[in-house]
Amino acid sequence: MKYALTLIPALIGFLALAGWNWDIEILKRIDPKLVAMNPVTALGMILGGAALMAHHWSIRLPLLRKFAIPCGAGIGLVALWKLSEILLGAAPGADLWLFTDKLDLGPGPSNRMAPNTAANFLMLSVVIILLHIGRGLVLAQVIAVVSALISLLAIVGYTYGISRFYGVGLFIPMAVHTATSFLLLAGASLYARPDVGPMAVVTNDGPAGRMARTLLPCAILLPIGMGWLRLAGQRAGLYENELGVAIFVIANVLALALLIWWNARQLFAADLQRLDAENQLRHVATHDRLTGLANRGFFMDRLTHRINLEQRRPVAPFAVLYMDLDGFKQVNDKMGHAAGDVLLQEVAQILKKCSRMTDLAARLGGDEFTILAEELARPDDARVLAERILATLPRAYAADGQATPIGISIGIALHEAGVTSADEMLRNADTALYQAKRGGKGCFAIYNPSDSQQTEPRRGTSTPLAPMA
Ligand SMILES: Nc1nc2c(ncn2[C@@H]2O[C@H](COP(=O)(O)OP(=O)(O)OP(=O)(O)O)[C@@H](O)[C@H]2O)c(=O)[nH]1
Repeated sequence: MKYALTLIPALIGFLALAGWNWDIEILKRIDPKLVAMNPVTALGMILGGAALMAHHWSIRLPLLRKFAIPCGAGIGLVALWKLSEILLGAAPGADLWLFTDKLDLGPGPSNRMAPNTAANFLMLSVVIILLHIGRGLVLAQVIAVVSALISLLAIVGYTYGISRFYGVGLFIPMAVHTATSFLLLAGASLYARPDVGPMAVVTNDGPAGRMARTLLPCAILLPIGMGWLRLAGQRAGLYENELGVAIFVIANVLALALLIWWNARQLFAADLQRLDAENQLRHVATHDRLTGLANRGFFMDRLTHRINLEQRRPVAPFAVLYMDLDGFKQVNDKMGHAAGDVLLQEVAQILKKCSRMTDLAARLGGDEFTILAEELARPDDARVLAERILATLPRAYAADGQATPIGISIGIALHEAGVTSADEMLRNADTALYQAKRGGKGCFAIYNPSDSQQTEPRRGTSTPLAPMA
């Protein structure tokens, strides 16, 4: 796109020069009723296009910079000369250098350079120099936008037949293909550094960039097109001025409302996608991939929150159950890691089934699980939960015709007034778990804060030896 934006104006300039050289009127002025492009203007388009093209290629060929800056400066000097002639009455000449004998310099619209053309060249020159020295890039974009607006004004003037838009006073107006070329060069200037300034917003890959790239052309072209249709209809006698204005206004309102709705729909869809992605990310960050239970980080956060809450305002007793499978290594060794994984998943389901919705079951890693049992009606409920787990978990795991004895040991820590951190409470539960393991496995033990060494392991009820699968 940025190459087309530089090549087309250069080509237009080249064709206009060919028109002057071989006296081909259509190349000079497009339409016999319109003004021609001055030959120096045509040369300026070629140089401007070449200088911007050189900027696009200068990363690969830095030498091109040496060529582009004199081009930009040359265009600027010609423009300054022409403007000083217009404003200060300085010696004429800058736009008379090429094909002087062929220029129509009589009264009326001559073939000289228009003031708005000279102003645009001056701006183009500044933009080219700023781009090549790599400074004032935002200013360069602002100047390019001003130049684009002047060119657009001229094109609108031609479209609507308003000469004041493309001409300044009694001076020759800017030719329509000159205005078009400037518009394209302004676009090329803006796309020369799409990574900085306002262009960084327009060209970004996200929804903001997509919105800008869709809405900006619509905002420019829709009213111009509808205004032209309105005028054409009025000139053809289809309706009066008032009705024309009303139709124009309603059509604009409708088009704008539709555009805004369409854009809002896109943003809404993008928002939903983002929310979905955020939820997935949050889930991945807080849950164990194998079992889908909460992971250690999430469990500890929730436990910390619960302890803090309890310290501020005691609500209800709560406990941590720390569990470790018995004989899990055997399952892995005899049946393979994949079978071990399936067992871990089934244990996770059992823990979820045994606990309440308000409890939080987690896998800390390996074959270690925890449950934060909240809102206990009485402290003894933690023991009831442990017994339920012991009773539900089968005492053997079977797969592929093999069975391996398994079990679970549980350490229970009830929250006590002095416990102020999640680490401490988990450590207490771990101490109780150690007691349960030492007491023969397949049982639970409750942490005794006064004398943890004497924490008594207690056997829960157990199911008969039956395979899970
Ligand atoms: N399949 C599987 N195995 C795991 C995973 N993470 C850890 N392990 C294995 O789990 C086993 C845990 O070891 P232990 O807790 O000593 O096994 P155990 O036989 O239950 O020992 P006790 O707790 O003393 O009864 C190790 O063999 C680890 O390699 C996992 O994600 N999947």
